[in-house]
Amino acid sequence: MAIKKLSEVEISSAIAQLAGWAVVDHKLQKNFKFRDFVEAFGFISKVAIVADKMGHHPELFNVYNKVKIDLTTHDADGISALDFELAQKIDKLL
Ligand SMILES: C[C@H](O)[C@H](O)[C@H]1CNC2=NC(N)=NC(=O)C2=N1
Repeated sequence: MAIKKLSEVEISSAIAQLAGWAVVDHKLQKNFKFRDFVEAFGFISKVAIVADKMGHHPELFNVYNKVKIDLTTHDADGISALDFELAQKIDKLL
């Protein structure tokens, strides 16, 4: 597979360009909080559309008004540039 896993140095410099994202258990993670379940699920739906268009899929976790997103690239066995591209697109949905 062509997509490559980023090095720790590459991840540190890319993460510095983002707000609220951190590496947790080798995945790019961010926690979001909304007014209620409907707002949270609306956000999840938008994320799903953007992700599927990219052909790159997040791990989505929802409890009522909270959403946790983990990004990793299975094909690269780690965090790749695709995860940062998706993170930026997700932040633009807010
Ligand atoms: C064949 C298909 O395009 C690939 O398996 C894609 C689909 N979505 C994916 N999503 C994520 N997060 N990582 C992948 O490696 C990945 N691979």
